[in-house]
Amino acid sequence: MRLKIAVLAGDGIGPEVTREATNILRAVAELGGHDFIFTEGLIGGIAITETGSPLPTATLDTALDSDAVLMGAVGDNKFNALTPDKRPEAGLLQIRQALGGFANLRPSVAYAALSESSPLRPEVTKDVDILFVRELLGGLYFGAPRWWNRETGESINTMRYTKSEVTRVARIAFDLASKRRRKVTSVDKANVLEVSQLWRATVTEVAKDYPDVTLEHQLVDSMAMHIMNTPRNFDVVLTENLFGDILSDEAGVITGSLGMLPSATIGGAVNLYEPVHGSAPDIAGTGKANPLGAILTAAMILRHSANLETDAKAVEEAVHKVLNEGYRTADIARGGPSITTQEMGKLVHQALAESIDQRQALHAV
Ligand SMILES: NC(=O)c1ccc[n+]([C@@H]2O[C@H](COP(=O)([O-])OP(=O)(O)OC[C@H]3O[C@@H](n4cnc5c(N)ncnc54)[C@H](O)[C@@H]3O)[C@@H](O)[C@H]2O)c1
Ligand SMILES: CC(C)[C@H](C(=O)O)[C@@H](O)C(=O)O
Ligand SMILES: [Mg+2]
Repeated sequence: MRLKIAVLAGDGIGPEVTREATNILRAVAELGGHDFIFTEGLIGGIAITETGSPLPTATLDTALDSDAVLMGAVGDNKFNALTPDKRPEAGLLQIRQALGGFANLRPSVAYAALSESSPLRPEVTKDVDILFVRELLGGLYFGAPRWWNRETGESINTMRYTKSEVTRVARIAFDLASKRRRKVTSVDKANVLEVSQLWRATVTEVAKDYPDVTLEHQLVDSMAMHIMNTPRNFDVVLTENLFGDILSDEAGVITGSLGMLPSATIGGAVNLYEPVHGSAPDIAGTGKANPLGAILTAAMILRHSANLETDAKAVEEAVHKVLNEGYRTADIARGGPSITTQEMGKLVHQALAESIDQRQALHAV
């Protein structure tokens, strides 16, 4: 298997966690005899500092020429005074648009070993397995007009969706739900927003093609509460760009930390993979970053871009094993003993190598 992977580590803890994720991918390639080719590119604040642009042309070319793009995180407080179109985050939005993936898959899985890391009660988080399908190319992030007039003290952003944009992401959500527990919860604000009324009507229409999948609609405000109270009630959660951004971070509480959440964006020319968390300037450079979200993101590359499902599962099981053995980075340690980003990466690497060795030994018999 040959796979060209563009690695855009970005800012803050981005490079720290991405290093551990690429180590895992290198191990899978080496142990399985695959040819993974990594090409690094600049994005975000570091790219502004070095080239003046948050998404240099060279990075975009590398990304478009790859089979998968692995992103770390962008964002640096020193650019906070810039307008959104010039900030590090603009690089991320530009690359999302250029790669064309519109369905951002954000799994939120409760790990039994981490039941004490979540502030929620263990009986609430037990067995939770939610897959957020966040629309990634529409809504307030990309709608025009958008501006801030400092003289008049007025500003505007536009939430806009077309029926076809909603249909294509809804189909992905229903296809995924068909292979899971056959339930889609579509989240909107149809009691206030016309855009949400279009969303709800379109999702209801798409649902007719999936008679085996149950569809329910939830308003986003009460959904924010339900996710905390009864997270086990949800299977696939389908929602628009901004609501999905907010709800998926909230779901980090179920898992125990934002640092545990991976994501994959599919449906475009090249799939984009990024942990859900940001550049975490408050802990950058301290060795406290949890690399598991990035490592689980690497597993999603194996699943969605390399068709190596067995290896994807092996990475996920290696993460389970290390957590079951009691190892914790600071964010999930609840004040107890913790290990560094690199130590956590090494332990997952070891557990993975052992399981791949065992599998190969079994095949050899
Ligand atoms: N995909 C991305 O590149 C992305 C995503 C979200 C935020 N951002 C950017 O990141 C910057 C900081 O934003 P923020 O502070 O709101 O969100 P953040 O996700 O960076 O951090 C939120 C909190 O979670 C903690 N945290 C995040 N990831 C962690 C990890 N892997 N291990 C341990 N703890 C972790 C941080 O220390 C912080 O306390 C901003 O510039 C924002 O725009 C980028
Ligand atoms: C940094 C920002 C543009 C981004 C988003 O809002 O999509 C981030 O919060 C995320 O969740 O990936
Ligand atoms: Mg976010």
